[in-house]
Amino acid sequence: MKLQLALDEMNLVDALRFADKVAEHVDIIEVGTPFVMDEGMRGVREFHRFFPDKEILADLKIMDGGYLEASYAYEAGAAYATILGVSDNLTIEGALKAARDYDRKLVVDMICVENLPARIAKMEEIGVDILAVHTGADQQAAGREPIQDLQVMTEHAKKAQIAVAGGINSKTIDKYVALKPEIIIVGSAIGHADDPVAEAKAIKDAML
Ligand SMILES: O=C([C@H](O)CO)[C@H](O)[C@H](O)COP(=O)(O)O
Repeated sequence: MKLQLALDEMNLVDALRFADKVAEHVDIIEVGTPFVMDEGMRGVREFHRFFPDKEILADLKIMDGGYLEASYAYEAGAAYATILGVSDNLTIEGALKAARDYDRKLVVDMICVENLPARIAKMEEIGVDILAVHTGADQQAAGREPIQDLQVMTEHAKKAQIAVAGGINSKTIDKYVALKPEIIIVGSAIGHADDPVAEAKAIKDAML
């Protein structure tokens, strides 16, 4: 089980310094969507350069132009790029072709997918690598968390690896670990912690 640190709200220099502090507890470093919007692929390239031993994820949340946009992430050194599960199947197939051409992985973010079982089946038919259950920041603010969608995901996903994100922290980690996803994604709990190293360690320790 891997811990993915999501870096969403920092500039490049602060994010590199922050990641360096918590890196020993983290397996995948996510260059988050707001970060990518701010810094572009430079953020992905710099993280790949500074952390050659870590896997880098570019959280592009691709919606169109699957092959081209995923290629940007892989060219910059990302091991993973993300695409939205609500995208057209052609877009997902294009991004998956890019993943195969670069020998990298494609993560489908299932945020806002209404019929999760049907979309999981379609994504597995297309052959995507990883399906990510995701309760977004706006949904979290309305009191939602990803545990029920993770239960649906673990019941229906037969081939793809599973990731989960959405406000997970050291107090809630155990119920997510119990469902055995391959990747647990944590952003604000570590990023906003008084002691980020202790929070990252507590989360990683719960996964061991
Ligand atoms: O993907 C994310 C969100 O949409 C902002 O881009 C976050 O990286 C992801 O949800 C993890 O962050 P937390 O929910 O704060 O743990």
